[in-house]
Amino acid sequence: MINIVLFGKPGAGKGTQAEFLKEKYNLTHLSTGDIFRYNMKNDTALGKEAKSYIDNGDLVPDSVTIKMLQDEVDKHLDSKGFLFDGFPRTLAQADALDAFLKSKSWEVTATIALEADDDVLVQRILERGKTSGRADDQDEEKIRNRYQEYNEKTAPLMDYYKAQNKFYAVNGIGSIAEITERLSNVIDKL
Ligand SMILES: Nc1ncnc2c1ncn2[C@@H]1O[C@H](COP(=O)(O)OP(=O)(O)O)[C@@H](O)[C@H]1O
Repeated sequence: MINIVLFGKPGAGKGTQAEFLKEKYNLTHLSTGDIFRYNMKNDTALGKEAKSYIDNGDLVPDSVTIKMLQDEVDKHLDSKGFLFDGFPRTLAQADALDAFLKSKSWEVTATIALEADDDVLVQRILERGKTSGRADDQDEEKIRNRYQEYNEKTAPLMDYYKAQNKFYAVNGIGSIAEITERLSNVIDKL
């Protein structure tokens, strides 16, 4: 069982890399952003609850997000391991994840951050917004708000995982294949 947390600012490439890593390492990919978007598209109660936060670039409240993530893990109890993408994003979520995995005798194996400069990332998101149809990708003010949320609430998680000796970082600038290789180099040594 290996459980990897993919970590990085909005636009860092977590989703793109997760697609390759899940195949290579036979992991269950859980993207909280994708799960929220699926629920918004299908107009579920969860989707309705999350929509206003997401469209404004705010984080969805912890209680909602943690419950959703736990339900998704519980749907895949026979998994060989999980690739968490977009979760945890707050200390409360990180604590909840540790406790939840522990209750199953599992743990986070490693957290790997994709690093890139903010200007590169904002440009990537605006490009993505032209085709993704995501409201939160099209408005520079909302994108800036996502970075503020990241800096205030998510960045402290680096110290949280460093204190557990579970934090790794790779350069997120380069070709998709190059970055997959950098991530694989970390995972292969775990
Ligand atoms: N763990 C989380 N906690 C709270 N909100 C979340 C979480 N994951 C995703 N969201 C919501 O979904 C939005 C989109 O997430 P995601 O697709 O991971 O985008 P990105 O990393 O590109 O900003 C976030 O801006 C936030 O509103």
